[in-house]
Amino acid sequence: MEGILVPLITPFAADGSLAADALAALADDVLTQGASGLVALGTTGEPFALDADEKQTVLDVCAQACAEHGATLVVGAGGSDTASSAAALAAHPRADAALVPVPYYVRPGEAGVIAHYARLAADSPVPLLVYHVPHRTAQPLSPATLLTLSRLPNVVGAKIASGMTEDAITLLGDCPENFAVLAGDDAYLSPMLALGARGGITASAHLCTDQFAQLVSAWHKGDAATARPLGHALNRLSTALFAEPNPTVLKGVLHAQGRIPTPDVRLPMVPASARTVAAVLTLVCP
Ligand SMILES: O=C(O)C1=N[C@H](C(=O)O)C[C@H](O)C1
Repeated sequence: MEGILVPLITPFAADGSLAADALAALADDVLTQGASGLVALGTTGEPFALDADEKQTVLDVCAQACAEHGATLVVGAGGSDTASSAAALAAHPRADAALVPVPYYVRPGEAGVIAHYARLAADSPVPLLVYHVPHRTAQPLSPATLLTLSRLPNVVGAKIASGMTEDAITLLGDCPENFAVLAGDDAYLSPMLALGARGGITASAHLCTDQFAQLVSAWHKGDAATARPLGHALNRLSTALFAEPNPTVLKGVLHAQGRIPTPDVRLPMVPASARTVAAVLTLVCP
């Protein structure tokens, strides 16, 4: 569980249906360019707006691409209660790991979060990655809670999207050696790698995927002279991509590049402004 895992967008055709061919091409493209794996049905893939058949298509396309490339397949699963999260996990026995968000909206407290993951990990057919994203879940976690989660059997890593906060830094310093901390906040990818993250799950890496992979490899080799300026350049790209809600800008850029048939998103998302998309296009490598 290391390197850059790309949480794929879900492309839509002009008639509103899922564009499976474009999804397969994107998957192949990022894996060819050096991504180590894919995340199917991550937040970036708008899973909240897909029906059961569409989710299955996304999974099948991503599983096939990962099998062809010998890459890692992570599946986004889970919700705001434990029983439905366990049912979602049971449906993904083929994945290498499941990315499970801290239960959102209900704010169960830290003891509830620990009990949630302990139950899921005990029953899950696949290893779990904790997805800590407090700006979406409204559930902060202390460093002690993250360390407790990192020691649960069958919890193999965490995607940390809480910025360079004390919880992230403590986890990087004190988690078990075989626990994979992955950066989940694109703007903090380079600093997280510098502090020991194994890689990242970053939507920005749909673009310039080879450079994101190079950033991971440079920090892992201790080549700060290469990593620092590259990290700053990619951070400028990520900041521009997240100027409006993800994945609206990213879809606008991929469409402008001719890689997906439309820039469409499903409600309640609305397309990004042309100006924001144009700002990213000026930064994207040829
Ligand atoms: O889908 C994901 O996984 C990601 N989602 C984040 C978000 O939209 O908050 C961003 C990150 O790049 C990956």
